[in-house]
Amino acid sequence: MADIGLVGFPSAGKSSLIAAISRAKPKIADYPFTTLIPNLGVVVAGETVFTVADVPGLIEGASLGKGLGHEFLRHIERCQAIVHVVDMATYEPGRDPLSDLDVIEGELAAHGGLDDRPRLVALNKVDVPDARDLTDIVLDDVQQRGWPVFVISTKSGEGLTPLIYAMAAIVQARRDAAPPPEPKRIIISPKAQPAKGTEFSIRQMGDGEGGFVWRVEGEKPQRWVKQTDFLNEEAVGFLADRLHRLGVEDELLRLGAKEGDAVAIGAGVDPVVFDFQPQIETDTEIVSRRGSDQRFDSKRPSVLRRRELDAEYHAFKAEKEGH
Ligand SMILES: Nc1nc2c(ncn2[C@@H]2O[C@H](COP(=O)(O)OP(=O)(O)OP(=O)(O)O)[C@@H](O)[C@H]2O)c(=O)[nH]1
Ligand SMILES: [Mg+2]
Repeated sequence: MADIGLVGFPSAGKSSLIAAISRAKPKIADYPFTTLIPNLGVVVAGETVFTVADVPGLIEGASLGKGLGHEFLRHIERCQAIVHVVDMATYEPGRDPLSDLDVIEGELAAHGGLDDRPRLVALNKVDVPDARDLTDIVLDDVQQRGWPVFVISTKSGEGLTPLIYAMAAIVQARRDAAPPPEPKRIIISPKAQPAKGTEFSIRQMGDGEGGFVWRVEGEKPQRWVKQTDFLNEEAVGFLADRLHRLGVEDELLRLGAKEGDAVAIGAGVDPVVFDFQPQIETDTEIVSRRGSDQRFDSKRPSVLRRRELDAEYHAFKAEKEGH
């Protein structure tokens, strides 16, 4: 759903980059939708406002599903452009910036369907002297790949401005070339307009990349989402209650939304995006007392699944890093 997707090995500095360049970093807790995009930052560059998704580190074999590769690569499919974040500071036998790029590109190629996405390369951590030296050595070779290369440090801020303007230029060019596809791509679904008495509308919309998203619009849901501190589980639970009581979940199910579908609440450039996770026993959960809130019950299937995924990712990461 983001305009730009950051890819790179674990610990290359993707999360740091998004934190350094964006002003908003919503993190979405587990209920009733799980996070679609691990981190989504809104970046402002001159007149252009765009979103950058921070996708967890890819590792060799990601296209085969290793280290959750499928899930992450699926996120990248939703982006219009790809930025390689390359770690210039970490020395590991068998790894160097060029082969890191090749491995990631190999995974993107094996996943397929991403060839048309423009690429930028960000050589990161050049505040570290060794990283700077390595950058000097490999810069020419990296440039040979034909993509614009930026030498950056998320720590010192060096090189970030040219990078975000380059991202913005890509996003703007694609927007100009393809004027907002949304109106034409709306799939007419029953009651696209709010019926009398309803306080929101849900439309299934193309995301411009062959996928779709359920877009929830309405004064209340949008206001509630804006008011929610997504780092606070209780606040997210409260939001979930409100959305449920308003009938958002029921309506999504009625329209045919399936578990895992993308749901965006809000309009414009800054919707909050979730994976839809319908709760079969929602009514029981809703009547349970606050404080004994089963949404955070660690035995809930989606919580367990999520923990498994986290554990899997971290295991692969640790293995890769050799500890
Ligand atoms: N010196 C230096 N360290 C950096 C820089 N950018 C990131 N780091 C460090 O590198 C480590 C990994 O950074 P993250 O931003 O978490 O990396 P990531 O790519 O998001 O990692 P995953 O989410 O695991 O894929 C952290 O300890 C950061 O502080 C930089 O520009 N300079
Ligand atoms: Mg990260």
